[in-house]
Amino acid sequence: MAWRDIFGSDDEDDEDQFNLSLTDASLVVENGHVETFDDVPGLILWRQALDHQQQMSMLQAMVDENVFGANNQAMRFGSLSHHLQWLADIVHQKSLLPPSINDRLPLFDQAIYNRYDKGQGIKPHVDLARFEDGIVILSLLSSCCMEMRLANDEALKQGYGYRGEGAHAGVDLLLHPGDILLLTGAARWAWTHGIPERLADDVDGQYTVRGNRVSVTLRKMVPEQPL
Ligand SMILES: O=C(O)CCC(=O)C(=O)O
Ligand SMILES: [Fe+2]
Repeated sequence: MAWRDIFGSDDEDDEDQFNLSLTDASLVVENGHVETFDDVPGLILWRQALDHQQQMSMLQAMVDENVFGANNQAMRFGSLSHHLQWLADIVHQKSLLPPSINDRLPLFDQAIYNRYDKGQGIKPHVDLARFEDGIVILSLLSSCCMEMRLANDEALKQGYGYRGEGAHAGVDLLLHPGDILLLTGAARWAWTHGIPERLADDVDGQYTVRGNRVSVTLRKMVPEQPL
């Protein structure tokens, strides 16, 4: 089955056939460009980390594994399957995470796939403390707005970030397919991330209509403490 049958596509020009090998992780290091944010310490956005073909290969791997079935979310624990390990490898080789995170073994041992129909979102949240620092989110298929907001006043008091007034009380990111978002430090612990439910986004004057979106999140579980 082709990825388009599962995820749908507005783009009639997309080919069904892609080079499905996610090889040469080291070459991906050259892809895209990296943004950081003065207002949100620890927030890193690797734009266009995956080119179109690599994005399609990821999606095809998910189709081949029938990751979603009838659901819109799927979780994996333990060792990562090939395409997830490839994603972990490119993140590792790009070395955007602090060395204490980037060099841990394994770098990630948990994955969550999310599928959003047009207009759907996810409520603002801080990921559970059972996951360590260093969270990676790959966007596929559609753009969307990710809203970063300071979690609470306590976090503000502790100097976890700047909170401006009114509309500037946070940062809105327009995530595009192929972008990889990395949450570390304050961005992971003291800022919420969420996707508003709406059919189109207007971020910094850029108006973008949403399609169906898929994301892949990689995390590392906090090891269980012996009783
Ligand atoms: O889909 C996304 O971009 C974010 C997913 C997320 O934040 C989560 O599953 O905790
Ligand atoms: Fe999350």
